[in-house]
Amino acid sequence: MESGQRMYRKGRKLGSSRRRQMREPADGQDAPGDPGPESWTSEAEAELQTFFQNCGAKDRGFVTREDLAEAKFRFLGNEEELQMIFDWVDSERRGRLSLEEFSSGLKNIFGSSLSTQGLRRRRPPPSPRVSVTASFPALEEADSEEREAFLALLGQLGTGPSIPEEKEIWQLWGKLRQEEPQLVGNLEGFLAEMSSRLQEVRADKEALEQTLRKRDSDHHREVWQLYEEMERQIHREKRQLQAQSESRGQALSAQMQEALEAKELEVQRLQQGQSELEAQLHSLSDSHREATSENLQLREAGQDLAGQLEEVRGQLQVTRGHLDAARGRVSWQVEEEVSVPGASKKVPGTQAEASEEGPLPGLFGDSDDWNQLLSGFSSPWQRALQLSWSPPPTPHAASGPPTPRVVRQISISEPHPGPDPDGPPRSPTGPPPSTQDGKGEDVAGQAMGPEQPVGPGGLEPSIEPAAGLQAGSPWGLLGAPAKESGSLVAAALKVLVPVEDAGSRPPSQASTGLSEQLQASDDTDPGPRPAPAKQSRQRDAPQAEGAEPGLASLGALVPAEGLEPVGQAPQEVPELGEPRLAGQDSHPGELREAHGQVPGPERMPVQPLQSPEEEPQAGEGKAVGRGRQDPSSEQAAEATESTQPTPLPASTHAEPLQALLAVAPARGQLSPAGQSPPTGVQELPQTLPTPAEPKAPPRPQPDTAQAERQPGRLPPGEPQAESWPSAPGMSSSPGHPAATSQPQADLDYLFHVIFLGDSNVGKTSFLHLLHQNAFATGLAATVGVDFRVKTLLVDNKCFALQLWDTAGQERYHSVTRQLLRKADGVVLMYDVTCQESFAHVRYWLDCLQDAGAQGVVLLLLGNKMDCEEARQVPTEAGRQLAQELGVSFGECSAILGHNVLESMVNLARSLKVQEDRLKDSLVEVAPRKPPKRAGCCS
Ligand SMILES: Nc1nc2c(ncn2[C@@H]2O[C@H](COP(=O)(O)OP(=O)(O)OP(=O)(O)O)[C@@H](O)[C@H]2O)c(=O)[nH]1
Ligand SMILES: [Mg+2]
Repeated sequence: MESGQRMYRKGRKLGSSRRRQMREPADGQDAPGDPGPESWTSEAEAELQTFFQNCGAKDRGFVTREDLAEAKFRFLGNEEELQMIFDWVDSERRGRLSLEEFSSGLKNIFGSSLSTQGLRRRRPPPSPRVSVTASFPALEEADSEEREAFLALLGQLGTGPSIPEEKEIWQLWGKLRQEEPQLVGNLEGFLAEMSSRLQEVRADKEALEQTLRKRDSDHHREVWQLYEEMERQIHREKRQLQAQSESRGQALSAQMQEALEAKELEVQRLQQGQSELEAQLHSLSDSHREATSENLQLREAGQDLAGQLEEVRGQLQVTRGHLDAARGRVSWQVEEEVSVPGASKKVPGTQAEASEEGPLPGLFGDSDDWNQLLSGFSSPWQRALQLSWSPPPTPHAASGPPTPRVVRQISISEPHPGPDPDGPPRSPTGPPPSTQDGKGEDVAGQAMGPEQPVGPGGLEPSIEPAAGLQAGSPWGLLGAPAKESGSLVAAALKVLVPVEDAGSRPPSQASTGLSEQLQASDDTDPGPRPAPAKQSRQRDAPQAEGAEPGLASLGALVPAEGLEPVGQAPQEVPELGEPRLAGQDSHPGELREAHGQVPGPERMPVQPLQSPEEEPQAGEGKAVGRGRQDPSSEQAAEATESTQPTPLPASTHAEPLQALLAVAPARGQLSPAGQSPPTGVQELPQTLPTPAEPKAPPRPQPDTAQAERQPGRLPPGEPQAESWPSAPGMSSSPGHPAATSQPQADLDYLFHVIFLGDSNVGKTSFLHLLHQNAFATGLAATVGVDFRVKTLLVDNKCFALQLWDTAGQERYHSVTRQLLRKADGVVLMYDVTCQESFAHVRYWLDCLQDAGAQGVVLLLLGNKMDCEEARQVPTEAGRQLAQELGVSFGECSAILGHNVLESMVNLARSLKVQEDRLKDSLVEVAPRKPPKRAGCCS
């Protein structure tokens, strides 16, 4: 449509220009005549239509530039002119023109030769402006007529009096008038058209500007309205938000205020609580200070008491020495004399009463009241000591408590002077034959009645020296004299037991088995109990019982205390001594008699003692029965205690060795089978003799020594040896066992062996393997102290080794130190994989020396020799240290069992050698004693 308008405008221009040409007279020679519209004739129109038809433009509706090649118009000179017209009409360079556009263009230009000529001439414009300017005068210089005509033209155009292009238009107009006047009309038309167009454009522009201004104002107004609206909305929202914030802030402030008030209240409460706590703290601190001061006072009082105790001990020792010197006999003998007769007087069949009666006071007579002296002992432990103290006073008495050895020695010495060679002094029916008439022999007869047969007079002299030795080395730390303990002591103790038993038990009872005796004692003598056992127990009982809880709870302390009592109870020791006597080659017959007279060890109702063969042997059998009964009852009690969880309950009674030995059986293998022993007895372990065992048939003696010692006492077939490899010098075969887990009725020796060494060196493992024949895994560190009894048959001698397992941890060293003075032998164990444990061996030796241990058989034992790869202590280093210390040495492995039993066998031999040495020294010194005792008693 726009193209249509354009064509319309072009046509109108050409028309106007043509009209102007027609109005203006053609001037010059170039004028083609009359190129007016009349020149466009019907012929030209027909040619044009033909051209459209021929070129196909009529069908297409437009004419292309290529179609011009076929055009042949008579009113046009050639094709070039036609193309010029085409290009002129096709101002937009589309390359095609509609039929109307092309027709109007031709009509405007006529298509005449003039027109084409004019176009042709105009086409190559040779710098028209210059030429025009040069040839055509300026508007001011022009002819007034021409100027007016030109101004009139401009006036027609409506451009105003002056326009910027006025001079150019003037030049163009003038030149065109000169050169192609026929085109002046076109120029005028063109100019008019352009002017009108400009006017239209201006009008449009103005309209547009107005529209724009209006729209801009409208837009501005709308924007302003929007802005105002948004401002209002923002203000509203702002006010809302402020209101919300204010409300929220008020709520928060209220909450904070409440919380603050609550906190303040809580703070006030806390302050009150703090003030109360401070008050309590002050009161507690005051009470603590008071308690501290009281503790200090108590500690000082305790120290004072300890000092008093030491003084009392010293006084006791002195008193004993005086007594010994004055009476020439051992205090315990006197004690026996006093107690046994008393018991026989009251209840002939009950030993308990006899033992309860007046032992100690009678011992010291009017001048020395032992109880009074001992009254200073405040602690149960001390009481236990006091009660258990029975060894004879010696001038050299050391501060340490009496040892079983001493008692044994004494007992041995007494029986000899005793007037009853047959050993019936403790006739079961009544009070012991010996009386308190003052005769040493009588006293000895009562107390040591059984011993008389053992060593009819011959041993007596040797006993006194033993007393002296005892004083010199109270407990196992004996020097040369003290070391007499061992078997001799055992024999003496054995004798002692029967004395008490015989005095309180009728012969008929003696013939009964141990279990029967136990029953009888339970039935007939529910209260009294066996004399020996009771005697010792009754003495200890009140105090020991008092001490029992504490001791039970502190198992660690038990051993130390337990050891002390051991020496007190001669009845228990006799058991051990009995076999010893039986085994002595020098007094075989006496030994047998002694066995017969002496009831079995009280604490260890050894089988042999109750064997049927023993009973009929003599009236001693009664005493034996007594002795067994007593021990059995004691065992029963102790075994009952042993049923308690802790392994040391029995020892916790502060009972001496007898208690410990009674406990040991509880951990052993033997248990009373059949019969109806007390429940505690039934639970007794198998390792130690039980009431049932005495009834067992005599065991085949493994060798001659055994036969001489205990003919027929060993139950046949009873396994005596463990499944250990035989050690040199001992046999492990069933018939000749070196180590036996079965109770040995005929114990030749009893030794205390203490295992020392750092923690973790394997002491407990060693002992566990020794007893259980199996390595124990997962053992906990030993707490306090533990002990086991191991019986060994070595070189035809029966050894009872009371093995004390101490705790290596430092916190228990004080407990361990208490044991050391009681040691017959010490095993210093170190770990070959731990240099430190080896270095600490000297520390343990110092402990031994500090404890006053002397004459102790030492064995340096390096454990864990199976760990060669981790070894830190060479074997040679251990050997050199042993040589330097003058002790035995060995290495072992508790895991493999290497040198476990062997080392114990060797230790037993060493202990025996030491014991024999002491015995020999005793025998030499003994003869000097009888006169003293005789004088004292008489
Ligand atoms: N390789 C090896 N290890 C052993 C041996 N004997 C003991 N042990 C181990 O050493 C560790 C300590 O053993 P214990 O018997 O408890 O040591 P202890 O000396 O009794 O220690 P305390 O009771 O604290 O004094 C345990 O783990 C045992 O398994 C041995 O011969 N060889
Ligand atoms: Mg241990």
